[in-house]
Amino acid sequence: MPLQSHYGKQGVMLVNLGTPDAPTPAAVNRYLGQFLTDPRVIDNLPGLAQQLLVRGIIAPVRSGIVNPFKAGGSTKLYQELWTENGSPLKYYGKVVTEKVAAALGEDYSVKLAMRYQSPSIEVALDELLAEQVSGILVFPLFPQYASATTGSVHQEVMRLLAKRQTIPPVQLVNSYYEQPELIQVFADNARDVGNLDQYDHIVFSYHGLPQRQLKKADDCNHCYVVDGCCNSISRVNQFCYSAQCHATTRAIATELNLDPDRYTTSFQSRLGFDDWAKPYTIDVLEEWAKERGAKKILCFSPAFVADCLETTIEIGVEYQEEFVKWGGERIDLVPSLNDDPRWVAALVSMIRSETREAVA
Ligand SMILES: C=CC1=C(C)c2cc3[nH]c(cc4nc(cc5[nH]c(cc1n2)c(C)c5CCC(=O)O)C(CCC(=O)O)=C4C)c(C)c3C=C
Ligand SMILES: [Fe+2]
Ligand SMILES: [Fe+2]
Repeated sequence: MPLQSHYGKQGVMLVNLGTPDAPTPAAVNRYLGQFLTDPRVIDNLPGLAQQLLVRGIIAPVRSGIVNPFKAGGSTKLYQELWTENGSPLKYYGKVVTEKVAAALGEDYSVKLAMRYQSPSIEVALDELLAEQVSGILVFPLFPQYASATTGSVHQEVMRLLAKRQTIPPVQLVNSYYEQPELIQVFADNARDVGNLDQYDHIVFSYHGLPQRQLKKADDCNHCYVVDGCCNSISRVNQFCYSAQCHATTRAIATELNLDPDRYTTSFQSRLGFDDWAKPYTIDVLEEWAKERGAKKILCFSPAFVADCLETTIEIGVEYQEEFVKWGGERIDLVPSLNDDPRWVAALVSMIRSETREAVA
C-alpha cells in the first residue's frame, strides 16, 4: 500500500512549451513577451532590464506589433506554420492528451498545459485539484532536461502550489532522454522513411542553449572543462542538456545500427550573439554540402515531440533552402511523434510506470 492518499483519480499534467494563440502580431507579441521574460530563458539580465528589453524591443520587433501594416519575422513564420487546426504544437498536444486519457482509463485524469499562453499550468492545476485527484504527475513534453524548459515548468508548478494550504503529492518528471519506449518510436519513424543508406549523412538536430546556461547548470565543473564532456553520461553530467541530447542520439543510432561516422549531433535556433551549444546544425549542413558533396540528408529532431516552428519551418524550409543553395538536393525530416499511436503508447507506458505505486 503506498504511503500517500489513494482516494480519487491520479492526476497527470502533460506540459509543453506553448505557442501563440493566433499567428497575429498581437498574439505573437504576448507569447514572446511572456516566454522571453522568464528568467530561466533569458538568464543574464537583471529583472527590470529584461522586462524593458523584451517587452519594449525584442517581442515588439520580432512580432511586428510596432508596425500594424507589416508583420515581424516571427509572426510571418507562424503564419507559414499555421494549419487549419492552428499551431501543430497545441493541436497535437490536445489530441495526444485525449488519446492518453482514453488509454489510461478511469483511474487517471489527464490535462494538457502550456508553460506560456494557453491552456495555462494554473488552469490545468486548478482543474485537477477541483477533481480532488489523489496526486499529480507533472510530465513535461521535453525528453531532455533544460533549466529553460523542464526547470521552468517545475518552478511554475511549485510557485502555484506554494500558494495553497494543501500541497498534494506531486511527482516531477525530469527527463526520459533514453527511455526505450521513446527511442523505439523515433527509430520506427526513421525506418518508415525508407532505406537509410540513401542518405549521405544523418543529422540529429536539437534545440540549442547558450553555453552559459550549460555551464551554470553544471555543479561539477565538467562541461567545457573535460575533453568530450558530453560524449558520455554519468553522475557528474546526468542533468546536462547537451549530454542528454548526445545520449538520445546514441540510443537511436544503436537501435538503427548506425556507425558513428554516419551521423552528427548538432544544435539549432540560436538567438542573440553569445555562443550556444555546438556544432550548429546550419554549419554541419554547410560542411556536408560544400566540402563533402552531400546531396541527401536525413534530419531527426528528438528534442521536440510535435511539429513546431523549429522543425517544420526552420529545418524544413529555411535550412532546406540554404542546403540547396550549397549544392545539396534535399533534407528529409524524420516525422515528429505528433499523435502517432506508438508515441501515445510510449507515453502511457512511461506514465503507468511512474505512477505504479500511487495507482495500486
Ligand atoms: C528542447 C526544447 C527547447 C529549448 C531547450 C528551448 C530553449 C530556448 N528557446 C529560446 C527562444 C525561442 N524559442 C522559440 C520557439 C520554440 N522553442 C521550443 C523549444 C525549446 N526552446 C519550441 C518547441 C518552440 C516552437 C514553439 C512553436 O510555437 O512552434 C522562440 C519563438 C520563435 C521565434 O520567435 O523565433 C524563441 C524566441 C531561448 C532563448 C532558449 C534558451 C535559452
Ligand atoms: Fe526555443
Ligand atoms: Fe558538456
